[in-house]
Amino acid sequence: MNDLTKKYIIEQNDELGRYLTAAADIKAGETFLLEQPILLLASNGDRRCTNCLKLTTEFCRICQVFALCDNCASHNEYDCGLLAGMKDIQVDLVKENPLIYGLLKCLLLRENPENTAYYEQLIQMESHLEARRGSEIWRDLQQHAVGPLLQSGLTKYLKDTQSVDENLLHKYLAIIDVNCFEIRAPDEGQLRGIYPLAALMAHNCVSNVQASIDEHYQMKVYARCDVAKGALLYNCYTNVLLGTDERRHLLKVGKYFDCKCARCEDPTELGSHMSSFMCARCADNKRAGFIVKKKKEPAQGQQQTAKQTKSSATKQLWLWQCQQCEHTLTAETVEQLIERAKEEMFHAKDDVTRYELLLSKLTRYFHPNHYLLLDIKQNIAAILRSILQNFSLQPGRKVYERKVRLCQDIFGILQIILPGISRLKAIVLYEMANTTAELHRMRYEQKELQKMELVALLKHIEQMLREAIRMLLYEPPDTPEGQMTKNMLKELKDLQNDIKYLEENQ
Ligand SMILES: C[S@@+](CC[C@H](N)C(=O)[O-])C[C@H]1O[C@@H](n2cnc3c(N)ncnc32)[C@H](O)[C@@H]1O
Repeated sequence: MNDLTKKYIIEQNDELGRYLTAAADIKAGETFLLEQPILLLASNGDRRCTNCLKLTTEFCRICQVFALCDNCASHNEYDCGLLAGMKDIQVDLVKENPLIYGLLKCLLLRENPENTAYYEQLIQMESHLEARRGSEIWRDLQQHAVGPLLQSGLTKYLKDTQSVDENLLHKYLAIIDVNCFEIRAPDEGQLRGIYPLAALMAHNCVSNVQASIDEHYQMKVYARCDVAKGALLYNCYTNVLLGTDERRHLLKVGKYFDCKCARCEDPTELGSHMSSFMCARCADNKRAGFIVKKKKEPAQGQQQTAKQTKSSATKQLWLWQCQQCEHTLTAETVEQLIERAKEEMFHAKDDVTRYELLLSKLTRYFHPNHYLLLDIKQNIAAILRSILQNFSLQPGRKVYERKVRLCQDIFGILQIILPGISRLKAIVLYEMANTTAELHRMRYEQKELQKMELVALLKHIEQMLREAIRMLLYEPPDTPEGQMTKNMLKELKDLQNDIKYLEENQ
């Protein structure tokens, strides 16, 4: 591989802090960054083996501090030796508070002379420490991580011990929250990884890069689409399947900035309408009108004064209004509609009939592409997937038809919000191709299709499969997506053989 450091430049400005730009044109699918993590941490207070990162309840017999599973004989020699030498510490305080392990890993990085360069990278990362000070998360982490660690007596054994104070420890936790990547754990669940270079990429809800992580936790970052020299390399820090308010909220509380990307700034979310509502007044007049969240034009004499609080200013700036007839919904009504829908979704969990009923009920209020409806459709599609995989259930044609329609709906939205190469699009396209092929074969068996009609339809499926494979080819081979690509290549071959057989036996 070429020297990847020549493909990006680290730049800085007041709005974004440090960020990456393309040092030369980067082609769609081209890798421009390969990086190993400087830290791998358990998520959500999980207790994981410090060596293999699998969930465990066992501890290292030598240092007695780090979790170490039965399958692992030892862990990092330096860390283990240092901790084992700490005689009168309250180990139970550490063990009872798994969030401490993230702090410990940062402190051990600082302690080990071999890791000085990595520690420098870590401590330079953005923390937004002042924005977090005194917040709920600060108090929670004080109680479950910072306080117990300081009480345990462990920090007195560390170099420059007086500088290991609440401030430094909260800074580590803040750096982790602002910069970590959520990555797959070797068993179930997730890990948090710190990749200092990849973390420099600024956020955009329509990213132009995609990151994949292989079984050795190496991150590979490649372009989703052609990126011109000088353009920013944008990663997406949040869940693209959420609506703008939800994405913006998560970015604000987790990453401390207001997203102003094209999708967030567009009331229709690039035409996807993932946060829009149906206009009842337009429906009464037999036309389709969509209520979107728009910025209010301030009426003359109603300019916000500097004295108004930020939250009241934010509330007054927005208006939920129909694009056709200017009918409005209050913010409270929107909130209630969403809350009620979420509650009903919770009660419908895993029940395909209740999901379907809820979907048709909610379609009266929510745009069919609304992110909550998208979520329900994904849930139904997942249930249908397991039904279709279970031959003993003998699923009928209707199940296939419904699954295809759902995949089409989901894929249509993904096409808008995920332009270019996308793992998610590839997976939905693959499911759509498979189910549609089965449906066509059924129709042929039921004599609804002539042989050559079936061939033409299967050729279309072949194109869908090729497109899905094209988007997954950049994934490392030892990931679930890499494995899926191998299966898809085999299925593509089988499909081509089917087509050939049908053509030769007309
Ligand atoms: C993972 S860090 C990125 C690296 C960081 N800029 C630095 O200098 O270390 C995330 C932080 O970068 C800034 N940032 C990233 N994308 C942004 C965006 N689209 N708008 C504003 N700030 C952004 C925010 O301060 C955010 O908390």
